[in-house]
Amino acid sequence: RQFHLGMFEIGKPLGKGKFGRVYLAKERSSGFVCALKVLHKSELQHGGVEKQVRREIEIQSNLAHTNILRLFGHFHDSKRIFLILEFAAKGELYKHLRKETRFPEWKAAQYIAQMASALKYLHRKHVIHRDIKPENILVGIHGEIKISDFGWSVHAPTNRRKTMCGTLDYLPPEMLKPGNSDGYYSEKVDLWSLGVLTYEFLVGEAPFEDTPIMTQRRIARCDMQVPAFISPEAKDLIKRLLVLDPEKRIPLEDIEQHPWIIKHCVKGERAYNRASASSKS
Ligand SMILES: COc1cccc(-c2nc(Nc3cc(C)[nH]n3)cc3ccccc23)c1
Repeated sequence: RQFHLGMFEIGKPLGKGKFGRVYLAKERSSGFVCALKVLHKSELQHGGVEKQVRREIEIQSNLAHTNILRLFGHFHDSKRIFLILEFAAKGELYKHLRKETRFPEWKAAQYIAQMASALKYLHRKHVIHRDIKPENILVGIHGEIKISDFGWSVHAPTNRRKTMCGTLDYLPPEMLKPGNSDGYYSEKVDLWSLGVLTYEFLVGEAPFEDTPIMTQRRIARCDMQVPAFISPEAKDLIKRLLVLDPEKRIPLEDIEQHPWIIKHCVKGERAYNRASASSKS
């Protein structure tokens, strides 16, 4: 389908990302509400990220999963590139996290179950996200989370180096190994980041948070402590994700069956019974 700016009624600016502004928008003919991300070609060239944006468009256009922000289409004019994105009404997850300091275990478990489902879908398509962190997750109208920002995603396997930008907190050890700077790494990198995300949801800060040098050293040694207020089940899942050897990290299939996830993510029968029981009380 061919899109152009005249098709959209531009609403309020939602905010500024690293390389562009995001506006609420409505497609005139259908009334469909979306988010329009405007990127300036000059800024992309200066940032040397045009390739990344092309890859983001290529990858995200072909994804359709409730916990992955949809990219419906794109178009450009002489100066700008426009991405027509799904609108997530409750905004950035990290702002909710900072406001609440940390999430209760039932909420963190539901978010991690949704992340595992989205990552399973991505990995089945041999897409590695490589930049899982709260800043890259949005919240939909029903409180469901949506992975956004596929700027760093690639098709596995990859030996593409990831130039440092932003926080080191989420980098897996295999991406820090000197000998492995151009080395092969795989989907397992997203499992490590999921472990860091689980920890940050529950504790309110990342497990290896320190000065940049110390963070790298602590990641390489998997040197982290899980506070006593974290339940044994949650601690067990974190320990099974934050494993130095990528091959030994708990697979996504086993996350959905993990006791901590089962305990908090009631589905089907038990949810129904609980709902009917509470409606009687
Ligand atoms: C830096 O703060 C930024 C930047 C860009 C967007 C928002 C923002 N976004 C969305 N939803 C979105 C964004 C996209 C690409 N799809 N759905 C909702 C919000 C609600 C309140 C405040 C802010 C919001 C913030």
